[in-house]
Amino acid sequence: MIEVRELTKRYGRVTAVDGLSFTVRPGRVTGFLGPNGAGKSTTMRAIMGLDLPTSGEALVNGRRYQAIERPLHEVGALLDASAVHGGRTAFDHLDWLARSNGIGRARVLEVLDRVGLGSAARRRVGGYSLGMRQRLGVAAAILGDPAVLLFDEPVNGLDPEGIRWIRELMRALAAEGRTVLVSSHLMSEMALTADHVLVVGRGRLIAETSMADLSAQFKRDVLVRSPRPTALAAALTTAGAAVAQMADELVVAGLDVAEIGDLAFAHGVPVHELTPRSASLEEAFLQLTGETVDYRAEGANR
Ligand SMILES: Nc1ncnc2c1ncn2[C@@H]1O[C@H](COP(=O)(O)OP(=O)(O)OP(=O)(O)O)[C@@H](O)[C@H]1O
Repeated sequence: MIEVRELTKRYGRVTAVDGLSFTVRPGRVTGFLGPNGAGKSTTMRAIMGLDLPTSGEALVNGRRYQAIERPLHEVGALLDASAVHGGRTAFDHLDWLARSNGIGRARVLEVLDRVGLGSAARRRVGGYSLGMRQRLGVAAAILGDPAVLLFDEPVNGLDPEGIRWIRELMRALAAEGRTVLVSSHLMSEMALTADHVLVVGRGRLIAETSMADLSAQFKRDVLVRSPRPTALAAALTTAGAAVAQMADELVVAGLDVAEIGDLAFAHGVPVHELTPRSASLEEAFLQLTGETVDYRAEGANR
């Protein structure tokens, strides 16, 4: 479990994280969603003890990172995949990490296989593609078999195969009962990976919700097709809906699919299509974070 309490981090005059509080629970993938500069990486670095909070705290299993005796066994993170020394082989890199943490060679080979680097393990990391480096970063994160895992924008720079692999891995790690926190600036990515999302903007928590609720919250209208659109439009309007008609197509707001279907049935009007439409997830995200995007051009959208 991860607990972030009233976390604030300032860099000089920039407040990267501003009184942020949330809890990340085990057994599901929690998305950490926000536009660039929202403070996601800073928060993750604070959880990993790489950044000292200005105030507040970030705890892993109830303790600050610095107070954890065997950190590799409690929490793993993929923060910056390019941080590996290029002259080393993947095996040497992990073996060195393992030995300094009392982990055996068998485990090194096991994680290399799990991330699909078994056959490339003896090659120098300098010659690795970005995707292979990401895999090596994941191998290092899971080396100590930790119950808590953090991934900072893990799909960045990956090809479609790599993206699918990392999504499935995160879901598998959560299904094993681990706590998985993954950051992204893309709602569409979160929709495919996360069960639960924390939405942040300018260092603050904007929303915390299940992915399903977030999608439901942004239901927009219902598309209705009928061979008697005018009769149906009249009935819907009388029932309080806002209706726009184009030929045999009605766009209905204010009533849900069941209410529209029942009303059509009650009026003996045939219905050929009833489709609920949501605001796209990206639209929902923009709506949630629009106020908090730092880099918006002066005067735009006002
Ligand atoms: N070491 C640092 N020194 C100064 N400012 C920093 C530092 N690290 C982050 N910041 C600033 O803090 C804010 C939050 O950055 P952070 O990297 O945490 O955001 P993010 O949500 O992870 O975004 P991104 O996806 O772009 O990395 C930004 O304004 C950033 O410029």
